[in-house]
Amino acid sequence: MFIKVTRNEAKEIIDSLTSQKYYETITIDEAEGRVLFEDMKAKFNIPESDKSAVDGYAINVDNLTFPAKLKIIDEAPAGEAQKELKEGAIFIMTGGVVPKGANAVVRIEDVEKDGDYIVIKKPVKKGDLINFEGEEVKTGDVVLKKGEILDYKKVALLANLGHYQIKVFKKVKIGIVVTGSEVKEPFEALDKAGVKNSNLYILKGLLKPYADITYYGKLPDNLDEMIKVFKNAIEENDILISSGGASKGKYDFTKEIAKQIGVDIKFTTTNIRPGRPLIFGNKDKKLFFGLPGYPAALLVNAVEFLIPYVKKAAGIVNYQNEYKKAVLTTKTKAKEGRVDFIRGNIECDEKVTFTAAYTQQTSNYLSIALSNALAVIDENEGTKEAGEIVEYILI
Ligand SMILES: Nc1nc2c(c(=O)[nH]1)N[C@H]1C(S)=C(S)[C@@H](COP(=O)(O)OP(=O)(O)OC[C@H]3O[C@@H](n4cnc5c(N)ncnc54)[C@H](O)[C@@H]3O)O[C@H]1N2
Ligand code: MOO
Repeated sequence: MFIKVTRNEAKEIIDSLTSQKYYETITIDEAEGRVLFEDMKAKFNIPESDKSAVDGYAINVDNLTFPAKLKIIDEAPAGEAQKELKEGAIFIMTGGVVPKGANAVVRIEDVEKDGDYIVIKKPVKKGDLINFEGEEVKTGDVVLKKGEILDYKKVALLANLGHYQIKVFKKVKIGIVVTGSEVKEPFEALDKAGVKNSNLYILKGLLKPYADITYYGKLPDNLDEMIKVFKNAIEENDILISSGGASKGKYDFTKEIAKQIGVDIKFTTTNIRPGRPLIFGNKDKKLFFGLPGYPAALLVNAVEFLIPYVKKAAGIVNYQNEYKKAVLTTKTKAKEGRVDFIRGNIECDEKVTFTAAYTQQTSNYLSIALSNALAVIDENEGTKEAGEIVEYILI
């Protein structure tokens, strides 16, 4: 049974079956890379009160004429409660709370000190060098939204806004099974009939930001043994991914295994190249992706059909791939009726250009590993000439 779907149909099917994870509460010390489960509001105004932007003197400029001579009556270091200015000037540090009664600050280097007095020659205006309460953020402002990924800058912002414990989406649990009697781990002895397991590293690299990954090892093409491992792996995870055995060879067991472990197979082939074979289905809320064995085919499938929905499951709002536009530097072959993912390089100079790699052969991994982008030529477009616009995604 083969079920062929188009690229867009495949995406719609996967999208409709992808559900989001629930939340857990963590501290911001563990928050980098996590996805917010709720909008985050400021707990207080920032600045928290009117604060001095500099080391200087807090003064009241109402009714003051310049040059002005004022007595230093007190000091206001950062972190101390608000002082009161009734007359003269208060020596204030950067970040110090502007005293009640003061309405401007003048920098140390802009006054002349004369004993307990300062002389201000240049006129100072009301509000000078004061950071006013709430001018950056007001209590209750939503500053970060549900579904945003927290990078270090946003984690620091949460700290700034007074948040310590936060709700984030639970991480997606993903199991990876690599299949194929020919596959050898990098540390295993090489043999002429074998191939080294690069697919594991492609998947780990792409998934790591969004998921907790369990690797169930590499399985020889033995149906009974494979079923046991796959069955356990789908129980233990939200998403199960397999590599290899997705097409039509005698030992291409993925489809059979998926059926046997209770996956409702939705499709087995798409109209993309490289990577036509993709066995996708669900077991209730769990998703199964049977990716093709060739690393280039696996990578393209993962970028196009897997990662966006892992991001969705992880709670990320903007989970779909965003394709940008570039100008082709050379004629680039593609076939109508098929979506071609062309490996190559994007260069950003005066304009953004895409140059296809020297080969587009599926079995050639070097050419995709040394590329920084995939151009996508959709099914109704066909071959494009140099100078034409193409969509691309960075990889
Ligand atoms: N008669 C047909 N043969 C093939 C078809 C077809 O439609 N009819 N489709 C071809 C297409 S398209 C692709 S893509 C490949 C992929 O199919 P499989 O998923 O069955 O891939 P395998 O046979 O398991 O592996 C292919 C090849 O990839 C290398 N490989 C496998 N695993 C790894 C790994 N973990 N790390 C690195 N490289 C790996 C290895 O060289 C395998 O020989 O099928 C075509 N055939
Ligand atoms: O589509 Mo397959 O990936 O040609 O090799």
